Amino acid sequence: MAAIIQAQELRKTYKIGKVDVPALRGVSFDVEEGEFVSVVGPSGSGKSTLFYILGGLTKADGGRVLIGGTDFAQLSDAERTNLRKTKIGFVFQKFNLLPTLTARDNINIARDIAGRKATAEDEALSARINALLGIDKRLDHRPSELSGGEQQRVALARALVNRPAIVLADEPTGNLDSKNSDIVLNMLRQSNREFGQTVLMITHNPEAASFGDRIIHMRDGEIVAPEKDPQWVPSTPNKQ
Ligand SMILES: Nc1ncnc2c1ncn2[C@@H]1O[C@H](COP(=O)(O)OP(=O)(O)OP(=O)(O)O)[C@@H](O)[C@H]1O
Repeated sequence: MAAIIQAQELRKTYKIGKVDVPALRGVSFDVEEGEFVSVVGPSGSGKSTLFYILGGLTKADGGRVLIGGTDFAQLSDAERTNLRKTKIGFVFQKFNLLPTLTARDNINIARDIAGRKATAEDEALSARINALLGIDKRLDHRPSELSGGEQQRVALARALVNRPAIVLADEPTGNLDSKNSDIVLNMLRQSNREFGQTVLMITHNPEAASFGDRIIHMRDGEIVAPEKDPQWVPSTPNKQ
């Protein structure tokens, strides 16, 4: 198997006035094609910074990100944007749906932005994902008419609509109750197991993390052994 995500010596320091706030202090790991990897760690350990850098949404101060062997730094802004739109599906903790669009349009806009026309196969897959997520009856509603859990399920349908090779999720269950968390996590697992998508999920929650094949622990901007993660409570692996 080939590495589809390669993080090499990633470094990032935020500057607040004259104060340096180091967020990543040299983070390296590979994610193989078809893996489901969870990233856990205490608040402030650098997880979200890592997520934004891996997704090409923020630039690192040092190190490299390779997606499918392509170094982000070697791409123009337009090429990087195109790679992001076509290869990566994003799920954020706060859903990030457009308030004026219906659920259906929020999902389909990801396809429009990627410049794709829906094939019959796309439509069938989209309908299946919407049914699995239980949003098929809610597609004509705007986000304000949906519960938080429904909004996140729409956001996940949007992330999957282009059949991206990679799904990046930042605390996708952080604002959800356990029922909605289960739906979202099971869909991520299904997208990994059945659709072959590589999933990298950031989470605080050990139970959610156990949906991954492998767990990366972060602390103070570095990858550490699990026992160095003060909040880590191993739970029973949650695999099928
Ligand atoms: N835009 C920013 N400006 C300044 N400092 C930042 C910024 N974003 C993050 N930081 C700091 O960088 C460090 C890592 O933050 P980051 O959000 O990546 O951690 P995290 O593990 O995702 O935390 P949480 O679980 O609370 O979201 C923290 O010390 C944080 O305060």
